[in-house]
Amino acid sequence: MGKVLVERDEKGIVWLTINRMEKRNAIDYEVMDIFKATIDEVAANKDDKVLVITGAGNRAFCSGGDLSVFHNLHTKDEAYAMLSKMGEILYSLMTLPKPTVALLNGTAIGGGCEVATACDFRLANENVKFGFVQGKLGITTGWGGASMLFEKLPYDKAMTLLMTAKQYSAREGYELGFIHKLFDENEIREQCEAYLAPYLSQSTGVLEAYKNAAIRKWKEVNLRERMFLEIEQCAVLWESDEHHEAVKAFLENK
Ligand SMILES: CC[C@H](C(=O)O)C(=O)SCCNC(=O)CCNC(=O)[C@H](O)C(C)(C)COP(=O)(O)OP(=O)(O)OC[C@H]1O[C@@H](n2cnc3c(N)ncnc32)[C@H](O)[C@@H]1OP(=O)(O)O
Repeated sequence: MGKVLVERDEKGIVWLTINRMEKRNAIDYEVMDIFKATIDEVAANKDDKVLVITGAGNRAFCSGGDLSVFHNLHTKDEAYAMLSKMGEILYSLMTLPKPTVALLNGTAIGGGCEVATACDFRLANENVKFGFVQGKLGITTGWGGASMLFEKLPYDKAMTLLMTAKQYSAREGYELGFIHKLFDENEIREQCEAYLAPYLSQSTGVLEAYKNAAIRKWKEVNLRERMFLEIEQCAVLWESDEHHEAVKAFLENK
């Protein structure tokens, strides 16, 4: 099966599943391309009401960028080319005029947390962990995640998650307001469908109108411009010895 599975059900839910368990559902260029194609399809398809993004298996939602591929990026310009590609995709996810859900089936790390942040709602298996760990790699969020997080959480809560670069439990995430609902670990898709029922009972037009009200605000506060300044900053740090040594250490300790 492919690196990403896309399924549609009769309720109007589009399920996008990152299907790379062997790499804890890490995102490479092929995964990025399928993300973009799916987001564009959902935007255009009137029968698609809600997009749910999740991961295969129960170990990881998404472990962020595929370090086995991206460790070959050395210069600021090389890094910026990759980072901005995913930054565009996450901006399109953030501003998709339909409800979006990150269903945290497992651990969300680094860019995986940025994908989750781009979604309207974050629902989690109560046993998962998540962490904006980029700081431990000597970089900052490289896909626009910090700028998006400042739109979703109060300043102090967002800064705690970003600056500590720690992994947090789903319960801590719920208390911080990053996670909206905790599910027991069994049948999380069914629990997700039940959570979405009141949203799915509205027309696509109603759902789009409310999402567009938020999108208009994000455009007024120059969210896209801020995301790309953030991405540029990450690309500068990407060149640092601290970053390259941290990634090398991860890959060599396998
Ligand atoms: C690209 C930039 C982007 C951004 O912010 O802009 C980022 O995402 S930067 C952050 C990149 N991600 C990470 O640093 C996370 C690295 N992975 C981990 O910390 C752990 O793997 C974790 C916590 C996700 C899961 O831990 P667990 O013990 O369950 O698994 P293992 O560590 O043993 O990993 C199993 C297997 O998967 C490979 N793996 C895991 N994550 C990645 C990854 N991000 N890229 C590539 N490969 C990954 C790991 O190497 C193991 O492979 P194996 O061949 O079995 O040794």
